[in-house]
Amino acid sequence: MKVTVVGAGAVGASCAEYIAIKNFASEVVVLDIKEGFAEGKAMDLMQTASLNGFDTKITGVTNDYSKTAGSDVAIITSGIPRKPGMTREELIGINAGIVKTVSSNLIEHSPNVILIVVSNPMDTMTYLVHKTTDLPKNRIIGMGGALDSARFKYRLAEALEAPISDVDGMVIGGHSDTGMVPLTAHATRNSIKVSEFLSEDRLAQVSEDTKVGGATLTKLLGTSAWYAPGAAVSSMVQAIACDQKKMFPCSAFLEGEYGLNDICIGVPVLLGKNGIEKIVKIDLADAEKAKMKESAEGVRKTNSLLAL
Ligand SMILES: NC(=O)c1ccc[n+]([C@@H]2O[C@H](COP(=O)([O-])OP(=O)(O)OC[C@H]3O[C@@H](n4cnc5c(N)ncnc54)[C@H](O)[C@@H]3O)[C@@H](O)[C@H]2O)c1
Ligand SMILES: O=C(O)C[C@H](O)C(=O)O
Repeated sequence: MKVTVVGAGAVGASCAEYIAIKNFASEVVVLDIKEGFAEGKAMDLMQTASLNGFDTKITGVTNDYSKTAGSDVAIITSGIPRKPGMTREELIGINAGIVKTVSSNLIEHSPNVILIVVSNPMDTMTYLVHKTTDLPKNRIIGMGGALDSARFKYRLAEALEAPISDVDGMVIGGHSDTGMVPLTAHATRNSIKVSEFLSEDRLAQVSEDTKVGGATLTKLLGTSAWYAPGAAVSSMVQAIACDQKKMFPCSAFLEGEYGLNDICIGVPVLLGKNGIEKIVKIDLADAEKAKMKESAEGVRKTNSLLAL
């Protein structure tokens, strides 16, 4: 399995590191536009190989897409991150141009590639790739829900004073401060609904903390997060590489599922060797359906800013 990571910044390097450490890919190519930057990150990471015990070969290149040829999976992390006080949507002006060029270059050299879009505003960037390339919809996947669900589980475990491994839960909807839909009614601790242990108010707080998870870290760090985003991407790539048919909420192109059309937004999917193998339909409560509808309206508003 050959994986390309475009963008050798904070998130790109974290993706490359976790993919290598998990040891399922033979090769990871990191590409950046900044001269020598990807080469430096790749060399630094390769010098952890004997310490961390992996055999994945990581190489870095400056904007040379011929080195990415034949990639099975490519991850797009190129673009600017937000600063404290900004929304992800404000990044569209710069990132749309970058994502459009990068996806076209990747596909030119790897026509069978499965693309994972990370750059923000992620749902709109995923939609942009759908609208500007010929890739089938199962091979364009937006990463947001896997990360948001990990943050949801972190906040649930904190509220329950439980180990995170006791907790399960999922976040669907748009990857934005207001658009995420944490499925609190479905969340469990050891198969028991968390509502048995937590008050409505505490659950509402968990939900709010989850939705502003990225903004909270951006305020603390001065830029957006990278460890959990890299870990989330690496789990998705592993599911594809190992044909796991594992369920993740991902931004997928919808044609009627969840009552939505012509939009990319977070829904549960099964990831395997073909990318999105299936969009999983779950019964939502009326309140969750209403939140999903509102979330889709927010994503559509951002999509309308694209010059398509
Ligand atoms: N979807 C998510 O859950 C999620 C999570 C974290 C970050 N993000 C997003 O990922 C993006 C990257 O974040 P970061 O913290 O790694 O930023 P960063 O600034 O650390 O890295 C971005 C890298 O992209 C490179 N780049 C810019 N234009 C390029 C081009 N045309 N070709 C190749 N490389 C190019 C830059 O040189 C830089 O090294 C941001 O848009 C951020 O908002 C999304
Ligand atoms: O918060 C951001 O801007 C980056 C990313 O989308 C995240 O959720 O960490």
